[in-house]
Amino acid sequence: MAKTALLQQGLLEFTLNSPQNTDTFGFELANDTKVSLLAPGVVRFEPKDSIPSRAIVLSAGIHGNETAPIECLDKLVSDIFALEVKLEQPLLVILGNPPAMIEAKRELSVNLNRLFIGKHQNYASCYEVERAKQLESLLDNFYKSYQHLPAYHLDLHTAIRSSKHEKFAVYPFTHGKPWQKSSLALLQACGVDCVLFSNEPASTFSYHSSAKYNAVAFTVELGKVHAFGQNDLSKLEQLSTTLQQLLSDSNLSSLGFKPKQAVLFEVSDVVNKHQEDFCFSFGQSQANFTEYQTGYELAKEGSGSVVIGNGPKAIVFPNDKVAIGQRAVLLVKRMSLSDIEQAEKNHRLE
Ligand SMILES: O=C(O)CCC(=O)N[C@@H](CCC(=O)O)C(=O)O
Ligand SMILES: [Zn+2]
Repeated sequence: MAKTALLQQGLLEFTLNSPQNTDTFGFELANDTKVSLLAPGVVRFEPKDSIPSRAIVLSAGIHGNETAPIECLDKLVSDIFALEVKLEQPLLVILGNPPAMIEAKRELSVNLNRLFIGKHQNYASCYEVERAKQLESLLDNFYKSYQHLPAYHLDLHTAIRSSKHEKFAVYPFTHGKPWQKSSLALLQACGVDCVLFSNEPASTFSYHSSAKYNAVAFTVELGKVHAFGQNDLSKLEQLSTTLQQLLSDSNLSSLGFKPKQAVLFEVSDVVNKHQEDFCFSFGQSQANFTEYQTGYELAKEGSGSVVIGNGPKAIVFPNDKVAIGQRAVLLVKRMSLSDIEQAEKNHRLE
């Protein structure tokens, strides 16, 4: 009965019908792939007779209102149910924050994407805190079942503002390990040429997978937030095709990194909000990646201000409404082609 409902409604509708509680159950598809519904919005696929090459996690809606990637994963799951995707790799699909999806909000109580690597322990119990614990545990079970395989995690989002680079990815801080050209190539195949290299640890879902499981993991931004049903999914065709390749092909070496096409930035500053009156000098219409010169007063806070040093630097994810102590904006510096070549010589990129 629950199996029939899941197959007929698809993962998204099934999840939104029962966003906080669900019976867990499992069944097999006609091609013997094992399907397990592990929690609301979380489904694990285990192909039976394949020799897997990687363990893949695909998540969307960690911020509930980021609908385009949620719809994209919902379609992928329905195509797997219909045996239209050749699934050769174990896969965990996560729709992150179903109650916030219903309310068309980014969060109910706290930002779920700041609660990973155990940071939920610092917060009083609420939906997101309990969900972060649950997702950490399900992720841990999944990656531990396949610890002999390389781990992958694409955490799919959309941005609040418009952006000079519509699609871009955040490459989690690597603690000195070189950035991988093969990872940049995978992103380029998804239609994501713009990448920000983080300069410090974070408590995001992609950093969690990268730091704890050495996963090829990214936060991927796929355009601007719209309501359910208002997305032009044709804009995500490259992503969908590449995800299918990731799920089927044992060898991804045909995906080459194209440095001339790449738009790479290093994060230079993570500006946190310390006081309630933190406020930017620019308006809500200012796009991500707008550049400012040295000396520009970016924000005011208390009796002080945030001024651009060593510019030009561009703004990403500016949000003065975040909770105190949280990130209000990233400042990034564009890498030139010769910076990229230098990074290759220094083995920062290999
Ligand atoms: O548009 C915005 O301001 C936020 C979009 C978003 O949710 N971005 C992620 C990025 C996570 C990372 O830095 O890896 C977030 O803020 O959680
Ligand atoms: Zn998000």
